[in-house]
Amino acid sequence: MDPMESSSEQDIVEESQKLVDSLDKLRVSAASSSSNFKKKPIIIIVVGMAGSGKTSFLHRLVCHTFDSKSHGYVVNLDPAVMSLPFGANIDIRDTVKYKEVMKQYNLGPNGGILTSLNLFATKFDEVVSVIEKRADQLDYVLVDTPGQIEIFTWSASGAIITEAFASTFPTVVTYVVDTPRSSSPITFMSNMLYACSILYKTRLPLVLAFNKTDVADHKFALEWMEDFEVFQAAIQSDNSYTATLANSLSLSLYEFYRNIRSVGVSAISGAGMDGFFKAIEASAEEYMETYKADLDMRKADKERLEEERKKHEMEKLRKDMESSQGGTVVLNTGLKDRDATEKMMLEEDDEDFQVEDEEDSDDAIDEDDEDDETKHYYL
Ligand SMILES: Nc1nc2c(ncn2[C@@H]2O[C@H](COP(=O)(O)OP(=O)(O)OP(=O)(O)O)[C@@H](O)[C@H]2O)c(=O)[nH]1
Repeated sequence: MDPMESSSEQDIVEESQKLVDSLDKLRVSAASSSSNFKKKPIIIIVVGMAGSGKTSFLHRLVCHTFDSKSHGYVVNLDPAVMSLPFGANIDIRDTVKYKEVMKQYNLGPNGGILTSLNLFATKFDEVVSVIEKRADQLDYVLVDTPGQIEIFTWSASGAIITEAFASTFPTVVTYVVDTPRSSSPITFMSNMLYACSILYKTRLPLVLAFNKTDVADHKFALEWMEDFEVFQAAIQSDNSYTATLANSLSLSLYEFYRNIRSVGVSAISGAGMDGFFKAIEASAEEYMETYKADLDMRKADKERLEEERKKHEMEKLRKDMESSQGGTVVLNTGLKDRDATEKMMLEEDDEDFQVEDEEDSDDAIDEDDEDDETKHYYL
């Protein structure tokens, strides 16, 4: 059954291969779209631990943009969410049926969400072009992500989606923290380490949104971030191994704390929204000054490496041709049916010049139902 259409049965291996190919293609198109870069809208990707209040927070952002007469666009990337308190302009659930994916691929809930996101990522260039068409009328694009944070932050599709956004618009990641639950220094440290890893993985500006401030003030967190001695004093009474580790990490994270923006918000009461949008605007400016330049540099590096690789391959091919002195070179890697290969070479002898690369060669062999891997260079 095609999970994108929920129709007839198909081969799972074939589907997976197609998926990998599409992801590769998308990676290339994301990398090459820098020429279309737009300064507006700002993409706000909302991530956070399960239950931290991402969806409620996004709902609050939608209400705030509406009230302040700015134009928002909402993208939902959580295929497993039952109902959303806001209307999403683009919803993964309209394209991928999460339960069908679970059934077809015989997966559990997390595998189902991950595969749904992978399938959706293969179409993400279309999502970006829809937003590009409306770019002039939009101020913000608000992106909700799956409840299980790692499904988005540590998956290939999450990286592809983030990269596709970041190469076309200024993009800011918002990490939602459950403030009441982070009042324990060890939980706080786990959250900060996660936020830090997201910052280094995405290489995008990050805003820490301490949510649920209607229940617990986030002042303690700001104090811990500003002065590691206050944090160490809070953890002093705990002699466990985790506490000692958190203690030493507080020093290491000092640089991270200095470079990110933190705001206290409440998705329920709406407190802190102005401060949050100020942090987003400042981060978007920072994106243009620092992150965009870095992104362009990384892209140029990637292109240079690809160019070098091509040159190296051509040089290798030229040397092979020279050493064969006009004859036929057969690169044999585990040949089983020698006669069949010789026959194949003779049949194709008419060609003036023909080079089969490794991929083509593999295809041909697959088609003929042979498992030999043979490369021929005809001169
Ligand atoms: N008091 C209070 N509760 C909140 C706030 N934000 C969210 N909640 C509650 O926290 C719970 C989880 O909120 P969600 O918005 O579903 O959190 P989520 O991160 O989207 O959850 P998953 O996507 O399922 O992981 C709900 O019961 C919300 O009502 C807040 O600012 N204050």
